[in-house]
Amino acid sequence: MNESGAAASVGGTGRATLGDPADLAIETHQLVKRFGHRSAVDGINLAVPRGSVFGFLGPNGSGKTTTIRVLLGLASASSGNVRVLGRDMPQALASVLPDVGALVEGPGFYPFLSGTGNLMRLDAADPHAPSSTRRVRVQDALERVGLSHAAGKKVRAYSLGMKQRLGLANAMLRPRKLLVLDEPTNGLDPQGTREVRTLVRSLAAGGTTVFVSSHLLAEVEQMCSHVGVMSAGRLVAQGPLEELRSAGQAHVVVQTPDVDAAARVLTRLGLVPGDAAGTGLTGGNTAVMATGINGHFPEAIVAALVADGVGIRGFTVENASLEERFVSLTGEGFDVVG
Ligand SMILES: Nc1ncnc2c1ncn2[C@@H]1O[C@H](COP(=O)(O)OP(=O)(O)OP(=O)(O)O)[C@@H](O)[C@H]1O
Repeated sequence: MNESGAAASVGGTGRATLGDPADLAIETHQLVKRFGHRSAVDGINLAVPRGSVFGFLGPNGSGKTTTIRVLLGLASASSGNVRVLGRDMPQALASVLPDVGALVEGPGFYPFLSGTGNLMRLDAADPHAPSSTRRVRVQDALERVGLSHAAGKKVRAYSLGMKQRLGLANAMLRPRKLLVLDEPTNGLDPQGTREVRTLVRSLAAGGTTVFVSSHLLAEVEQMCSHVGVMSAGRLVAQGPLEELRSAGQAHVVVQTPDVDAAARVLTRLGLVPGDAAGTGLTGGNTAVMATGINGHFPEAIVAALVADGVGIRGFTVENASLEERFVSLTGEGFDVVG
């Protein structure tokens, strides 16, 4: 995994502080895509390190698919620059695309052909794909996405999830330097979803950079080394997942029968007592939560509480969850299950 080119712009405008551009599989500068007067993508600076699994996270309608379409040359940018695998797009489209596998809108499968038949046909249409290895590569791709058992079945009998997997198999027919996957687990059952996530991780372990969009926070947490967060056409944060996690605001939870006295001490220390509802410790009014602990030693907080005679039954310092962090960045809730 390559983290050296990590453009860690955690929060703020999403403006990337770029490392060596050669370390980036995807790089955009002030990319804008307008539909009429409305900007679906509004000046984003993406920096996707080579070798990363980059989760492109955002609620529905935040501009993920539009960005992906521009990256792949399926739509033109209104303004800004795009580089993919170190080359300028769309000028270098023809030389870049053979190294890029994509799952965007499901490829047009023929319903009356089998899964194998469809992949054989799509591969034959790829001038860079060697025909001598075609059958083996098709079988291998079907096996990797768990479709071997249905290889001979007509695609019209495939479920949505099976078609989605066939689309993934198509993206993997040849070794790729970059895979771009738009919501690859959409329409999959929980088992299929797990398989795709495992597959994505194994692809990255083999050196392929994976750029994967999702509206599911949990999915991104499970699969990705890096994340970019979209909100209303803007990239509001990007960087290594761990960096985003640690950028959240930590808080302290004090379990005590003397919540009012505890809150007074915490306030005196400069902390900001808040609603402990999310801590699950509020039963019988026995806990107080406070943010603003940066720069305070936990032991000093405990000592101050004890000095004031506050009875302490429990004391924890908790980092903000990624979900809290993203909600604070986007002002929106995320679907967290998946
Ligand atoms: N061809 C188009 N013409 C006009 N508006 C469009 C077009 N394509 C997308 N949009 C608008 O651009 C905005 C961003 O859409 P986009 O599909 O990129 O978001 P998304 O994050 O991928 O969401 P979803 O997961 O729902 O596809 C939306 O408001 C959408 O309605």
